[in-house]
Amino acid sequence: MLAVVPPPVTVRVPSKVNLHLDVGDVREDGYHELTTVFQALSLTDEVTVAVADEPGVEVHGEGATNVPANAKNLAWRAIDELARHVGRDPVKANIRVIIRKGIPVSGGMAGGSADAAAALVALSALWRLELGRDDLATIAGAIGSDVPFVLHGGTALGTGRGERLVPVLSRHTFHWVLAFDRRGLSTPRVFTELDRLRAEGDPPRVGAVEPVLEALASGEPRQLALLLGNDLQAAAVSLRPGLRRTLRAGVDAGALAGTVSGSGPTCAFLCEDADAALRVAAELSGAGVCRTVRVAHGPVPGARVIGGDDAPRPTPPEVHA
Ligand SMILES: C[C@@](CO)(OP(=O)(O)O)[C@H](O)COP(=O)(O)OP(=O)(O)OC[C@H]1O[C@@H](n2ccc(N)nc2=O)[C@H](O)[C@@H]1O
Ligand SMILES: Nc1ncnc2c1ncn2[C@@H]1O[C@H](COP(=O)(O)OP(=O)(O)O)[C@@H](O)[C@H]1O
Repeated sequence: MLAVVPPPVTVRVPSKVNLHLDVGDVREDGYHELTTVFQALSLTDEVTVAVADEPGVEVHGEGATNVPANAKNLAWRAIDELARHVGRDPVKANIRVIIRKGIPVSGGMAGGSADAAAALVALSALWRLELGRDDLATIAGAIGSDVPFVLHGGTALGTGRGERLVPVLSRHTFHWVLAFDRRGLSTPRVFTELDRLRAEGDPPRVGAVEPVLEALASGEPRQLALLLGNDLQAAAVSLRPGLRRTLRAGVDAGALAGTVSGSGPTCAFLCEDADAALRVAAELSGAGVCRTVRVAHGPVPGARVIGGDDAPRPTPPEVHA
């Protein structure tokens, strides 16, 4: 008798920017205690999970050559964890993962984490697993600190190593311009650089998180712009001094404020509205300070099934530098 092969499942998953990133002390497990406000952005990856002749991973799109197409891929690690959780073997089940990247690799925008979150949602749908979002969030947290947030989406306060989330009220759609750098930065290296800077001196620290939450509730981009802050920025700039110029160029181009996204090197610029974002993107792309510029908005939902392989795929406007 022929087995019924389920149709492929495609999931769209957002990137993230940290509006506020307070890095505390190093814990015994090597992670730093964080207080962060995440916002999910419309710059996305898409992950298809299918039953195919050959199990494995393939990667296409933005930075694909720098992403492992093997068991080290975070999406495959997620597939493996979830399969183990339900007592199945993804290789024997001929699971193939196809990743289309829009999120820069090693860019501080949680691209690998996004693919892991998307793979969890896609495999759950393919295998019709009756798992709640809480079960998925627990598996997600074991894969990486950012994975639970991109699964969840929206705007959220993250504590612990970033995996403990509380949704945050955000009334407004915020408009962003993202400047991709020519090369990525390694997250552990940036945390280590911050430890070094702190051992030697007193790099700037972000203030309290409450004013950020109030600015989000008010929905006023000018108020939020004054409060964007990231303790990892000094470390990212120390490792990649050219980012100082990029941050200045975004503000000179008319952004309300700019920040390094997470561990960088992507710079995120908050703009007054959608038109302003397009103007800033056009000017920044001609300034010669980055590889590529994108516009995006947030908050957007977390990892969501978008249907089969022929589902329509809106791509974000792109401006090449
Ligand atoms: C910095 C942040 C801010 O949102 O994002 P990115 O810039 O990487 O996107 C995150 O904390 C990154 O989360 P994620 O990329 O999932 O990191 P993980 O895989 O959990 O950890 C990678 C490494 O980063 C360091 N790390 C990560 C999180 C944390 N709270 N403290 C740490 O010191 C550790 O060296 C760890 O081994
Ligand atoms: N699916 C994936 N997408 C991107 N990077 C991945 C993926 N799987 C593994 N990686 C590896 O993870 C590292 C960076 O992850 P990424 O999430 O893009 O960066 P960041 O932590 O700065 O947001 C790189 O070394 C990359 O090779």
